Amino acid sequence: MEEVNKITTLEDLLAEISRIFDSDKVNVEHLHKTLAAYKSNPQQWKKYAKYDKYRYTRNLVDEGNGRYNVMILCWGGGQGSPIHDHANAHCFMKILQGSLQEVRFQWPVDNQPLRELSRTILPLDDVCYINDSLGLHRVENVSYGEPAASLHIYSPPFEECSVFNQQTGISSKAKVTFWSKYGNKPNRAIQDSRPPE
Ligand SMILES: O=C(O)CCSS
Ligand SMILES: [Fe+2]
Repeated sequence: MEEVNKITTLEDLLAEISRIFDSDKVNVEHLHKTLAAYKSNPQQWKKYAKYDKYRYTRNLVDEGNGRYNVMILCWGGGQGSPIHDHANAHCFMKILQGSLQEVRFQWPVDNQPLRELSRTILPLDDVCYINDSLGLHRVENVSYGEPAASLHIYSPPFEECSVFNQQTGISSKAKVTFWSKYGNKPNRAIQDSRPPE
């Protein structure tokens, strides 16, 4: 097992992620430990953190080398994602601020209501990993007053995933977009194509 390098800043983390993705085999355990080794410092990532009063935002931080991308998601109180899959990609999520609830579901069976597999509150600096073989999930900021933020790595990057109706299991395709890129103010084009409900 490869030693985890010391990670002091977001820049260190992004550089280490880039090094890990030099090879096309994703070392899930090593990347998980590397994300856990970074202690969130809002001063280092607040330039990427854009909140919207209506829905969570996805803010691109690093486009990666084609094998992955890194983004910071900002969740106002009560905001959450739809139940979704991860388009056959690896998904790593690290809590940068506040806490997030992750509810995991089984894949649909015969248009029955989705069966809940787990419900976890992920605290500050916690890291969670999912891929489609582990099921679907919904991520939500269940604290009504406190904003939350999370850093996500997708490998490979994707622009579309499936979202699921919890009662019927019926899915539909959803394009995922960025509210902002590299800390710049969102422009109209990005702002209009908002992340899925
Ligand atoms: O990328 C998204 O919008 C889903 C956030 S939970 S992994
Ligand atoms: Fe997800």
